[in-house]
Amino acid sequence: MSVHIEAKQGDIAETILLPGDPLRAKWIAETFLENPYCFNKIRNMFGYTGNYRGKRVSVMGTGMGVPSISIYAHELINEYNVKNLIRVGSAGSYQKHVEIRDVIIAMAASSNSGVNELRFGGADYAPTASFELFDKAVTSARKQNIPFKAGNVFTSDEFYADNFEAYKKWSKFGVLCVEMESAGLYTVAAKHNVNALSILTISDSLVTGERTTSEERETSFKNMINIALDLA
Ligand SMILES: O=P(O)(O)O[C@H]1O[C@H](CO)[C@@H](O)[C@H]1O
Ligand SMILES: O=c1cc[nH]c(=O)[nH]1
Repeated sequence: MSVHIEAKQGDIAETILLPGDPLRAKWIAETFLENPYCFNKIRNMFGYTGNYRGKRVSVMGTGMGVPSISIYAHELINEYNVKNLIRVGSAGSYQKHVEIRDVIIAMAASSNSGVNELRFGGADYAPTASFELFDKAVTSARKQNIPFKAGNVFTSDEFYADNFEAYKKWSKFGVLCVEMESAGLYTVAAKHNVNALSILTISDSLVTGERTTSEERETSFKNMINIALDLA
């Protein structure tokens, strides 16, 4: 048991999928895993372990934002020996060619995170995906004929930005979309020498204003899950 996770030693697999939404974790466990066992209910941050095609895999919510995912990633790595942390999140498009329901594999995560500014004393750190997981995800997506885009994403501390137009600067520099956790996850994983990757689905577009519903974000982004589970 750690401060925020009540699982026993051995309850959590080496590979874990990490949606922000704990109800997406429940849906993933109930939809994709055989014999899912719930190992965490603290704060309703549901976590499950089950089998996928004969391999043991876990899934757990992280909450929203860098501080929240950093707490869970720290405890999963240090208290439960997790080695592969795969975020499966929703994201807002920054580009015209990045459309609703597109799958994005995040090579790197730019950020305005106050956490990394504090950690590195104002200097820049480039949070990057594990090449091993990235390579496997690309291979898996191609094998399953799932179209994807790969590149730089933006991890924001804001969901409701004071300056909406500010996204256009990141868009101009090729950043594909915005979400709120990947830079934190990549940094904590690097600190502890384990693997991390974010696979995202576009839930809305800052360019066109289109958006999916909360229910669609919870229970319909299957392509990214099929890629993520193939990495177990
Ligand atoms: O759908 P999840 O995985 O929560 O990811 C995105 O959705 C939340 C905001 O609605 C933030 O956590 C953001 O990163
Ligand atoms: O952080 C996020 C996630 C989804 N969509 C957004 O616009 N922002």
